Amino acid sequence: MFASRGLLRSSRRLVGGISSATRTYVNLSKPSTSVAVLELDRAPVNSLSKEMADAVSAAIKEAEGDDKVQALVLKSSNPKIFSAGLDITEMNNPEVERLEDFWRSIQDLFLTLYGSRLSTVAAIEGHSPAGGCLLAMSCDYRVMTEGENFKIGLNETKLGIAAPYWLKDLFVKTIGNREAELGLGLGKLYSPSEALSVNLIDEVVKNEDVLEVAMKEAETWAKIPPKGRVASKVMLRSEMMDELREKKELDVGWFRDFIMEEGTQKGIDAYLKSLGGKK
Ligand SMILES: CCCC/C=C\CC(=O)SCCNC(=O)CCNC(=O)[C@H](O)C(C)(C)COP(=O)(O)OP(=O)(O)OC[C@H]1O[C@@H](n2cnc3c(N)ncnc32)[C@H](O)[C@@H]1OP(=O)(O)O
Repeated sequence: MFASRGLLRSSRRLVGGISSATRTYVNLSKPSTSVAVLELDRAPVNSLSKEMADAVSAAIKEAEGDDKVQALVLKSSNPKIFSAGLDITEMNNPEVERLEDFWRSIQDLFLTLYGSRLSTVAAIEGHSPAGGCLLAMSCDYRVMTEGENFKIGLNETKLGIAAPYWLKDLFVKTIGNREAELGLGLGKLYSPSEALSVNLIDEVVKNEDVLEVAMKEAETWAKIPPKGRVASKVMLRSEMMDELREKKELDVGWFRDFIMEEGTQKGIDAYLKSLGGKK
């Protein structure tokens, strides 16, 4: 068994170039010469605020800056929650300027992770709804912990919102058009075994094995000569990325208008209250 926490602590170093407040959201370490580990660490649920999204992007870029590193494992500090998706409070009664900047940070995070020269392996520990699923789908390989109560998928419609076109495209690429129609329309959250059966993830493993399996997979990818590997990734992914780069500000406008609508705000408000009200 890979001694995850001890190892991460012993080899932990801070991400440079970003504010000290931001540093606390991620831990970047390098347990082997060619593989870096990026741990999401924003309690309680690793939701993606603007600062969290910026921290994850910065950490990916920092890992890419080390020429020896060829692969990256994306994991969580919380064994039950990989990421609860976007920070809903960013979309609840927001300032317009902050909302737009928040969305740019989410776009940049997607472009950085999906377009990374590194082979990326998601060690999906527990729940991974919506933006959490986006992070996982942006990786090259996905390992999820077992436990039928854990869920992954795009549940946006249940909050009264819609996934942006590029997230829809990523979903279709990953699981195919028909399953995406069902998944998006119903806001379906899949258990690990269901997710495996529709190819949303690649492997289901025991909780205690997830990092070891992800590291092994990352080492396998890291051994592939990078020239051909990266060229293949670019061929498969550049069309989608180029389209988003071109339409970035249009997409920001779509997001802003959608979120600022009164009906959307009512839905988000009610959803947030229902989360807090569970306790
Ligand atoms: C318009 C285009 C956008 C498209 C792209 C993406 C959209 C999104 O990502 S929207 C976010 C969707 N996410 C969810 O629906 C997940 C919501 N959360 C949960 O289902 C549960 O929290 C979860 C199963 C992840 C964990 O359950 P618990 O362990 O039982 O924790 P709690 O539910 O008690 O939550 C603890 C605490 O965190 C707050 N919380 C949870 N999720 C979020 C979130 N995404 N953003 C902000 N805050 C979140 C929750 O309200 C609790 O807060 P307190 O009550 O103040 O403790």
